[in-house]
Amino acid sequence: MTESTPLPAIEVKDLSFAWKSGKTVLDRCSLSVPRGQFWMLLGTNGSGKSTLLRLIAGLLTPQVGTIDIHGGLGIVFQNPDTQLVMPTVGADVAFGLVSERLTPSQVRHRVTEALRAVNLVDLIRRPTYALSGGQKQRVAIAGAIARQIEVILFDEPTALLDPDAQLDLVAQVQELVRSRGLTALWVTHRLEELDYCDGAFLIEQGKVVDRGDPEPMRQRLMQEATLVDI
Ligand SMILES: Nc1ncnc2c1ncn2[C@@H]1O[C@H](COP(=O)(O)OP(=O)(O)OP(=O)(O)O)[C@@H](O)[C@H]1O
Repeated sequence: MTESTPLPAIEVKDLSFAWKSGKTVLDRCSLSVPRGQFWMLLGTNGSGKSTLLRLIAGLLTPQVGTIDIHGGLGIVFQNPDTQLVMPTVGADVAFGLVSERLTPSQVRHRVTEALRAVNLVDLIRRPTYALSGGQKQRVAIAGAIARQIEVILFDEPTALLDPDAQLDLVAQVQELVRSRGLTALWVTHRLEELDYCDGAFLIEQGKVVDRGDPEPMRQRLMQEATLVDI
C-alpha cells in the first residue's frame, strides 16, 4: 500500500467465524479494499470465500472481529435465477427502489440510467425468463446501480456463464468501477479473470495469506500444483 492508496471502502479486521457444528471457517481474517477499486478473492474450494462475502454483506454474524463498509452495499450471487424477482427487466430493476420515496418519473430515470450503464436499456420490457445468464447478472448489477449503491460484492458471478459471457461480465464490471467510482470485491476460481482487477487476495485456511497485484499472484498460482484447482 502506498501513501496515495484511497481510503478503504471495505475493511475487515481479525474476523473469526465458525459454523454451529464447530467447524472454523475464518480465523482472524483481515482485508481492506480501497474505494473505487476492483479486487478479487481467490482460494481453494471450501477455503471460506463465500462465507467471508456473506459476513461482509451482513447475512452472517462473526463471532470475533469487525467489518466496516463505506457506502451502500449490494451483492450479486452465482445463480442469477435466485435474485431476479419480477417478470420483466425494467420491473426487476425498479423493484429495488420501492422503499425509496421516488416519483414515477424519478424511478423511470433511475431504471433507464442503470440499464444504460450495463448496456441493457433496449431490453427494458423483456421478460426476465428470456434473458441469457450473463444478461441476468447484468440486470442484478443494474438493480444495485439504480439504488445508487457504492460497494458491490460478487460471489462467483461467472460460475454458470460460458467463457464469452464470463469475460464480457468481468470487463463490464471493470468498466463500471472505473467510470462510476464503484468498489467491487469479486470471488472467483478463474485465474483469467485476474486480468481485469486492480488487486487480489488469496485466502487459505481461513486467513488472507497473500494480497497485491494480480499478475504476480496469477503467475505464482499457476506454478503451484496445490492450487491448480483454483
Ligand atoms: N450453511 C453451512 N453450514 C455449515 N457449514 C457450511 C455452510 N456453508 C458452508 N459451510 C462450510 O464452510 C466451509 C467454507 O465454505 P465456503 O462456501 O465459504 O467456501 P468457498 O471458499 O466459497 O468454497 P467454493 O469455492 O467451493 O465455493 C466449507 O467447509 C463448507 O462446507
